[in-house]
Amino acid sequence: MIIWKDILKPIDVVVDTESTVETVIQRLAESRTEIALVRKGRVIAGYCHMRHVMEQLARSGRLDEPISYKRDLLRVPQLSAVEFSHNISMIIGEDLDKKETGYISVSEAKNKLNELRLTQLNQLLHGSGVGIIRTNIHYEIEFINETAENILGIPSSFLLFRNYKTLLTVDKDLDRVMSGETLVSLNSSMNFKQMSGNFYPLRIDGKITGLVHMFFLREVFEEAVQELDFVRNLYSDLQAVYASSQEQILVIDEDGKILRVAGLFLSKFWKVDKPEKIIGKHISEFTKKNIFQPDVFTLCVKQKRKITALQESIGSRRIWSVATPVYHEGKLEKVVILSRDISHAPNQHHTSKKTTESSVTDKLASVTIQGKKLVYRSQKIENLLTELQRVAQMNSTVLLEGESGVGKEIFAHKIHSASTRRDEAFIRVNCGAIPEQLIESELFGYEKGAFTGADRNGKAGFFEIAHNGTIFLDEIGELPLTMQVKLLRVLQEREITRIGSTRTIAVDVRIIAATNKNLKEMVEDGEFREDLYYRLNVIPFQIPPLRERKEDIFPLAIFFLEQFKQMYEIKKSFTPEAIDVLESYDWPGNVRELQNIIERLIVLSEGEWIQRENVLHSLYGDGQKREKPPFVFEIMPLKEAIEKLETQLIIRGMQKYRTAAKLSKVLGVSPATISRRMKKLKE
Ligand SMILES: Nc1ncnc2c1ncn2[C@@H]1O[C@H](COP(=O)(O)OP(=O)(O)OP(=O)(O)O)[C@@H](O)[C@H]1O
Repeated sequence: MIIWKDILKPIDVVVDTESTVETVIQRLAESRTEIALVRKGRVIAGYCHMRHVMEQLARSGRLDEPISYKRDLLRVPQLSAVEFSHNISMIIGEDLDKKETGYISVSEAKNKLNELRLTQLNQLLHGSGVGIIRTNIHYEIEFINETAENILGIPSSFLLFRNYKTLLTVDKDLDRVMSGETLVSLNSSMNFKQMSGNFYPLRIDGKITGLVHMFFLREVFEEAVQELDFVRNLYSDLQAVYASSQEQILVIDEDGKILRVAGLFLSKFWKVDKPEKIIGKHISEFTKKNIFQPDVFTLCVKQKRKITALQESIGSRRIWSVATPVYHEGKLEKVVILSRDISHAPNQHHTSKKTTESSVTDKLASVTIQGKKLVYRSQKIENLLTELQRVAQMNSTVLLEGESGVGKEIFAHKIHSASTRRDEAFIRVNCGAIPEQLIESELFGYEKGAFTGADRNGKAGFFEIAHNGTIFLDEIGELPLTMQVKLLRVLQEREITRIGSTRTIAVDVRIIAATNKNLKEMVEDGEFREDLYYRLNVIPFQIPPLRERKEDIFPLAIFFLEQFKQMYEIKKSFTPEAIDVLESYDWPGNVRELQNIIERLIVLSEGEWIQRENVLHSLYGDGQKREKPPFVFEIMPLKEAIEKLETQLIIRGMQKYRTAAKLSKVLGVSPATISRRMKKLKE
């Protein structure tokens, strides 16, 4: 707010009502001002302008007559806000004791007011990169802000009172502004600087008194526009991603108010048809009605960390959700919850295509009758699948290496179903499970009467059955050396000879071999033929162990849980803490071990919830088993091994002693060390 005191001028020339024209002219000339205030008795009752005095003199021709003065003045408290009244041309300010403190003509006051407003605007816009220049009606620059000086690269001392119109190049006529038009987004240039901005006419009492030019440096402005475009594009990309998302993305503020819903709206859970109907509501409204249990929002806020949980709803619907807290400058700002409905379809990312059934039902080798589901969430597996997909198109031999239980068979199956052979047979041969004396006949078949006990009609071997399809030689490292030579021949010649026959049969098969052994080392130790090794190792793939892709543990656990629930017709869910333990375990037996543990948990745990303690018990056994040697399954750096051992000790210790204080005494460390480790474990 601008008050009178900000703009009043000090009173200098005061004359009285008896003063002559001559005296007044003299006084004004001495003090180089234009206005004299006229005192009547003790108060200022009027004023006269030099112009009026001269007019009086011209009219009467007398210097000795008393001056005539104007009386349209208003006395105002100097601390009151500037306001103008109709028919008043002069303002006299007074203090609280009614003493006159200053004066100003209304037209001057209006000018000053504009100036002050412009200065305030300038302060407001300071740092925004907006240049401001004001001119009077003659285009003379009367005000220039610092930004304008910087943009133009010219100091205000040079610019002030210069004619702006002659300095500036503008593609439109600036006179239009002086006749009341506002010109927006106009390009102009000065001192080789390109600007873009608006010109506004400045009005006082409806009369145009000058113009204001507010402008940006064009390159900065264009950059900002580009940035805006970028953000706009990003926004539409995000919308597209959300629209194709299979997950519901819920944004909740720190108090629990639902701010946004994107992606797939799980309307069956919310029991409303549109996301608009839940926006603005409090999440507890829904959790109280058992729509989502457990309440992952509250868990996430309380524990100040990411929470992964299987949530249930009335009517046995379930979703799995990941709630992530979002912090801004150390303060919780919101929680983002990603949820996927798993009520009917378990979490499966890829489903194998149809695989031809085969009539072979041999105990020694198995034929994959149905495509298995490959469940994953990790980038590692995503990348692997992309590679496999590419390789699947070729006919080259593939060697799958990886620890036992990582899912090599499923990956072999993936290759088959992504290849052009997908509608032909996929034959899995477990090389380690076939007795040595039977391997040859199983692989290559035999003619009738080839040996005692042989089928009277003879039998086709797996290679023949796999003709046009894929043969998966699992546990290839178990193949006896004698058989390795024969296999090598098939790989080279692409033909087989049945036992008891001299006729060769051409076979067109894609070979996928798998091993959990280090074949290279076996070659060095003379246990595996080098030539066969190179024949098989055409395109090798390493399937990472589960501990190197921990993100897969949760979806796999849910997948198996759903499978076993159906199988045993039992209703059960994991608590978030139970999932935490599963995710922090190292899984030496990989996915197979996880599958077995889940089955055990389903069958053995009591109640509807599988608790953290149930999982700890299944994974680490009870107290008596503490004497078991530590789990070290591979050679690793000593520091890492010690950390693992510490982790195990703490998990088992907590299971037994329950509190960090008690456990710290037994382990001979401070409780702080235990809680630090526990925190790390949870991470
Ligand atoms: N990503 C996965 N998704 C779903 N099930 C999986 C996955 N990985 C493995 N499995 C399951 O885990 C079990 C073990 O997998 P598989 O037999 O393929 O392992 P492997 O690497 O061939 O083991 P081995 O070397 O001992 O033969 C199987 O029941 C398989 O279906």
